[in-house]
Amino acid sequence: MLPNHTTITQFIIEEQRSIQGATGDFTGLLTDVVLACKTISHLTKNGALVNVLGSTQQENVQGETQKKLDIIANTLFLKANEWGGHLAAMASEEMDDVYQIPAQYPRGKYLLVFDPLDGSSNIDVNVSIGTIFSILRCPDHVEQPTVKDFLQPGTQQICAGYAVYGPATMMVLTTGNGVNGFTLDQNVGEFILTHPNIKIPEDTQEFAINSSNQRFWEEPVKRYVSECLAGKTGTRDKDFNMRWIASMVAEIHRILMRGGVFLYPLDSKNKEKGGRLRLLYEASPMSFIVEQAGGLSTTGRQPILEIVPTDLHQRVPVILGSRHEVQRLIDYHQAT
Ligand SMILES: O=P(O)(O)OC[C@H]1O[C@](O)(COP(=O)(O)O)[C@@H](O)[C@@H]1O
Ligand SMILES: [Mg+2]
Ligand SMILES: [Mg+2]
Repeated sequence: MLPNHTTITQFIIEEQRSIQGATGDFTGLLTDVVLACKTISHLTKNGALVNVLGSTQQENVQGETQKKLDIIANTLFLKANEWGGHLAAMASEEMDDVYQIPAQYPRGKYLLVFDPLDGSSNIDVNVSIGTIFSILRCPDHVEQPTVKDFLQPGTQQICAGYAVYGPATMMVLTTGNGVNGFTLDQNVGEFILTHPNIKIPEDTQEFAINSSNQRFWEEPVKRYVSECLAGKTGTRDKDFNMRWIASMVAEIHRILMRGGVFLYPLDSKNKEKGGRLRLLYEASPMSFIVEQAGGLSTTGRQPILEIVPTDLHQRVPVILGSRHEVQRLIDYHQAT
């Protein structure tokens, strides 16, 4: 039985109690992940005062210029999680290859994949950003995990979550048993359960897409958006609202709170790369969360959670959110 003012640690311990044979490893790992997110939250809240804004001269493996906070958040995540003995290895948007646990620390049974700072273009303009993570089990026999050990479909995730650094800092988690949201109490320094059992409304009148890409979209997406724009005067018979924050974490958080559909679809500009967003540390964890909250996720042609990854930094098309709208988009893709 959970207390009234449930902290994230109490919540995780309670979840672990319900798993037979649980050793406490998962609780330990999540506690370290939470600490890393609290530290990143502290830095984002202080911004220029603690000299974390601006860019570096470096590029990541995807050819994107890294912001200072991309690198700082990545290092914080590595340092907070490498020592505890829960992990076999880590992988991140900001590192080309698998990160091995340094030899002085014990090795554990989980793999951690993360996007340390999502929505990087918003760091310097003080708009909501976030961190996304996914926990996988490491195949038993592995001594030094390699890329292929990370190439597991989203259905095999043990846990997925994100922290959103907005007006309040929140953490949203799933372990395959529904979705729960926690708000960081800045005075106490603890995440408190404030949004139990989050459910995404099945219907919505709000969509999110970067419409500057309109001329590159495929027919099904063009059709869907033009019908939304036609609103009451078209076949949908209702008016729609549109949002684009350019932070996936913030968009998905809005959708979890009040419904909506988010699209970063395949288009002629990103086709060669397979899409815009990354499968293992963006699309897959967010799809797990959205589906656990009653929503749907797809590339348009395939459920995102069923994709068997072929690369650590693989990109995929992403459509997710309120069930009925996503189903409509799947139908439009099937019709072409
Ligand atoms: O620049 P665009 O086309 O608006 O793309 C925005 C998308 O890029 C991202 O910022 C990519 O994530 P990173 O900031 O982690 O690279 C998403 O969060 C967001 O949905
Ligand atoms: Mg990202
Ligand atoms: Mg990022």
